[in-house]
Amino acid sequence: MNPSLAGPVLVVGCGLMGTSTGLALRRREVEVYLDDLRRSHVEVAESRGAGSGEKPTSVAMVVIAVPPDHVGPAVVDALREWPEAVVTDLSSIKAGPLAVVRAQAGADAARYVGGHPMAGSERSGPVAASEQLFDGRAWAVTPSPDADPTAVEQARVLATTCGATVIELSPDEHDAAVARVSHLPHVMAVLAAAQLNGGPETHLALSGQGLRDVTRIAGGDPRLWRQILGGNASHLGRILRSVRADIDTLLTGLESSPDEIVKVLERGVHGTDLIPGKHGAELPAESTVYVHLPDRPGELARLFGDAGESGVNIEDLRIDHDPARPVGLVEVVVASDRVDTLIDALGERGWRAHR
Ligand SMILES: NC(=O)c1ccc[n+]([C@@H]2O[C@H](COP(=O)([O-])OP(=O)(O)OC[C@H]3O[C@@H](n4cnc5c(N)ncnc54)[C@H](O)[C@@H]3O)[C@@H](O)[C@H]2O)c1
Ligand SMILES: O=C(O)C(=O)C[C@]1(C(=O)O)C=C[C@@H](O)C=C1
Repeated sequence: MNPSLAGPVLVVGCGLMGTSTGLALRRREVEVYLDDLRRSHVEVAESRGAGSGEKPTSVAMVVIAVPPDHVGPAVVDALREWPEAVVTDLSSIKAGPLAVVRAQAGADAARYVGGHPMAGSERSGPVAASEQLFDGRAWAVTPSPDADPTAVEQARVLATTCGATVIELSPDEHDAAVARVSHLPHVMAVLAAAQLNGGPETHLALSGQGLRDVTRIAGGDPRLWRQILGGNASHLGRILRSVRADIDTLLTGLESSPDEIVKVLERGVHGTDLIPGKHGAELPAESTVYVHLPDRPGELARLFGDAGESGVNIEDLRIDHDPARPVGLVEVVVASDRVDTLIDALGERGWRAHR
């Protein structure tokens, strides 16, 4: 049983992340108040049910959800304004904001514990927020050595109340980690997308899923990402130099040494195998159910509807569609212990479904 979060919680910054936090907390009936430099963002967040735009009289926790350059000063202000409250933040970088808090907040700094949900979107603002954003995702909690243990516990409970799984690590270790698993991927997506500029229309017309998979995050707000990348310059610089070495190897391979290309490609395959699955409870074993899908409009939606009614959660989906055949084969991946339920439910609704 998840320990309960002591409210009320004040969320400062009602953009994508702050509004999502408010929505996720309201789902668990935690009392939430909202604040933002832009009143219109508070109003949108409030209208979406993320909390109240009124000024609270007392708060147990403040969540700072503003752009990274503003996090340190906003944490310091919150520690001063709410002397009883635990203060946490959602910033993508941790060492920089902590240094500001340590330099300016004195003994109050013990009530600050950094946090970083590893979930987000290329979109910004309260309209893009979702109450499910954090479900099953990792959430880094990054206490400094002199943080108050009660404050650390409350920062952890915020994450679990929002549906995430806590990974606790030091601020500097966090920044090294996200350089590899978040900031580098963002830069690589940007570099790939940037090469589309000026591409002839006939080239762009061939854009497929591979390009979309690789470039989605490149659409993120450049002003926000300038602050994230700039705030993690030394860790990111180190890993970019390693990428530069790989690019040099590839270039040499293309000119004269094809085996070198294979070595880089194989390291990539191995890298993808290292990405863990969903966070949270141990992953249940999964199995595939094969469903025959008539080649008619609306059939896939009908399949989703019928699977949804059976109460079985679809974990993954692949569609094998040969245009020459009137029926496609859909591979529906579900938890192994739900396979029979799904096959029976789909059979009752007229589908051909089997293991
Ligand atoms: N976007 C992501 O995918 C993502 C994921 C994890 C963490 N984060 C972190 O979350 C934080 C917020 O990012 P976001 O994507 O929600 O940005 P956003 O632009 O959607 O929202 C930021 C909000 O903060 C407000 N704001 C700016 N300065 C303020 C201040 N001094 N006081 C009060 N309000 C202020 C803005 O008006 C805006 O509503 C950032 O620190 C970012 O690094 C972002
Ligand atoms: O999924 C996305 O759109 C994200 O960009 C999320 C993502 C990430 O790299 O995983 C981006 C930056 C954040 O600091 C945390 C999460």
